[in-house]
Amino acid sequence: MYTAEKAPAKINLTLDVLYKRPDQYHEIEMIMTTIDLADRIELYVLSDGKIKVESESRFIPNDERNLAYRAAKLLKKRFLVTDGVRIKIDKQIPVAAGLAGGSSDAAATLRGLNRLWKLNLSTEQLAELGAEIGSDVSFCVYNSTALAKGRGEIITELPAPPPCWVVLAKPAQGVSTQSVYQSLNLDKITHPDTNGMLKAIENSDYKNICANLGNVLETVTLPKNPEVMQIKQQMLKSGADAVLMSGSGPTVYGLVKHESRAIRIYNSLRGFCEEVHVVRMLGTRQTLD
Ligand SMILES: C[C@@](CO)(OP(=O)(O)O)[C@H](O)COP(=O)(O)OP(=O)(O)OC[C@H]1O[C@@H](n2ccc(N)nc2=O)[C@H](O)[C@@H]1O
Ligand SMILES: Nc1ncnc2c1ncn2[C@@H]1O[C@H](COP(=O)(O)OP(=O)(O)O)[C@@H](O)[C@H]1O
Repeated sequence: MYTAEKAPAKINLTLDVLYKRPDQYHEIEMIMTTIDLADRIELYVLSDGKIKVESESRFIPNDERNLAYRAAKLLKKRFLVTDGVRIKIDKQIPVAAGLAGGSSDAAATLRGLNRLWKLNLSTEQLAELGAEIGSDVSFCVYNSTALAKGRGEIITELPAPPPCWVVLAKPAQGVSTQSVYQSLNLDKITHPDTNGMLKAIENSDYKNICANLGNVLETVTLPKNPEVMQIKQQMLKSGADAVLMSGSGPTVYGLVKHESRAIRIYNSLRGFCEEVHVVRMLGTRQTLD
């Protein structure tokens, strides 16, 4: 028995940090959406009860440290599942990039195993379980557009933003989410206008979505990675309507309405950055084609 799931990357349209909590997490408010850059997860039932992860990527662990493994283990333990699973990950999302690739793999594994192991859990229940794996996993279970609060696990779904193109550029060096949060100086941040972004999304107002992009974690990652700033400037120079770093970084994205402009930006980034993608913004739940 077999099933497959699409695990799309996310970008942050906003990311605000309100305060540091006593549990070492930060209370945040962020609006995220999905883009058409996705891993593919294949799940095969194993009758011996084992969980196995396979991937050709040399950037992710294939053992119990893999977030997809952790998702399978959580379901198996919580619901006393006797079957095991072979999890095959076709990795397309850059790793440690601020695009939630690992979280999306975990979420896709939860959704897929819910079917394969016939657990009958609701999306809300899967999102709750996802929060035990990582702060971004709940959002990734919904796999759409949402406001995330708390440490990221309190999700309110939003309508999809109007269609546009996203140019992604990832500098070579990955970034550790934990160290970015640790280095954040709350006295030095300008809070993004989360309500302004919510209104823009509700009105399907592309211009105001561009005007309200904001991410306080740029204050940590930009000074430490000058390449990120250079890419932002280059994207704006070659015609992006707005640019922002996603999550803890270092991936930068630029928004444009037309594909021809996206390709112009893509071409202008050659020499600046090794890894560049041109993709559509998605923002609604995805199934495999
Ligand atoms: C910054 C964001 C924005 O979407 O994503 P990425 O850039 O990683 O994609 C998220 O908040 C990352 O979520 P995720 O990567 O799931 O975080 P977790 O594994 O739960 O936590 C990693 C570490 O980040 C810090 N952390 C995380 C979330 C939060 N609200 N406050 C924190 O301080 C904690 O130090 C924690 O030990
Ligand atoms: N399936 C997975 N895909 C990507 N990274 C994974 C996975 N499982 C575990 N990881 C680990 O999670 C960390 C964060 O990876 P990722 O989710 O790609 O980045 P980010 O948190 O910046 O969005 C990496 O150090 C990686 O080794």
